[in-house]
Amino acid sequence: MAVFTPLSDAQVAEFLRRFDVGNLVSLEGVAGGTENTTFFVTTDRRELVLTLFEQGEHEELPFFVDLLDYLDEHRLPVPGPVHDREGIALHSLAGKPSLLFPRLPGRHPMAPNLMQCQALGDALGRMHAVSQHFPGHRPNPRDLNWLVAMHHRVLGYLSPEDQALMKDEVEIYQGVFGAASELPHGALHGDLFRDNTLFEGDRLGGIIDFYNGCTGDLLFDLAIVINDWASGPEGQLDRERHDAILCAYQARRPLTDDEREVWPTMLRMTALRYWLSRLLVVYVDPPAHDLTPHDPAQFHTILTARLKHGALPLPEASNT
Ligand SMILES: Nc1ncnc2c1ncn2[C@@H]1O[C@H](COP(=O)(O)OP(=O)(O)O)[C@@H](O)[C@H]1O
Ligand SMILES: N[C@@H](CCOP(=O)(O)O)C(=O)O
Repeated sequence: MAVFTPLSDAQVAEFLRRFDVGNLVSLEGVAGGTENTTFFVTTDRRELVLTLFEQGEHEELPFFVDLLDYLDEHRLPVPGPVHDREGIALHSLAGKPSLLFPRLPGRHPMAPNLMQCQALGDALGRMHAVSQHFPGHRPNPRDLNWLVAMHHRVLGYLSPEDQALMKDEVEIYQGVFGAASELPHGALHGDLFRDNTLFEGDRLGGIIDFYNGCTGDLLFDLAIVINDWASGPEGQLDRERHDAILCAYQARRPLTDDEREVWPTMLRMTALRYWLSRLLVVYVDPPAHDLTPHDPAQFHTILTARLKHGALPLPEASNT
């Protein structure tokens, strides 16, 4: 259920003529997406992905193109947008903004092994090492300001205990992160869950779905990754996966003392970020399309596990 805008072979064949990618052989709608319409496109020369943007702020699309171009130029495993013969990447198709990408190899690792965790930590560390110099700017749309503004909208749907939990946590985050942040800053993926990566065996084929991409605290990105990639069924951290990601990451970008100090709070804040965004989807702003929403309880479990057990000790950069 992700082809919100159907396209004919003839429409796509015509569209492809602007690009130096060969002629259309086949077109396949992708069922797995949730926000945009995605097609796998096969030409007589290569495998491509065509994305039509169904929602979001279309004026922000040039930021995503610039970010993907930049990361691609720095040899990160991302799908660099295909530019047409005149150098333009962003087009309109069936009235929707559209981008063409190379199709990256692999599958989403739902139970990642330690080699996969290491590969992801390495790629994220490399990405953050270069993304600190990315010249673009897009404020993090899910940062502390957003949490402060939006958490009131779900309180009425929560038990008294969970209301207190959410309010107390947001207040703590304001104390820790409220002053002008000194943390290392750069471009973030913003939603680097397992299902936004593709692996061929242990090799990272690519990182996709940069549409939460933004600029902000690099640690925010890393905490999202640890919460998704290294949480067990009860929300507790899996030490081996945690250390595999963090050792590989720090071999590329060691964490600063300031980052180490706020790390336990950042893990909790990014857990609450998803608890809240999922609650908003369930109770306040359900999607127009008939999609099963992600379960908010999963991130409630992760948040309470972080509160109960704290964070694991961070590996030292020199251990790598
Ligand atoms: N460049 C790519 N290479 C290979 N597969 C891709 C690529 N881009 C997207 N996909 C596939 O299409 C699916 C949906 O794409 P995604 O950008 O995540 O859409 P949505 O934002 O709607 O969830 C992904 O889960 C992945 O399986
Ligand atoms: N990966 C997220 C969905 C994207 O977050 P959003 O804040 O842009 O809705 C999830 O698993 O909830």
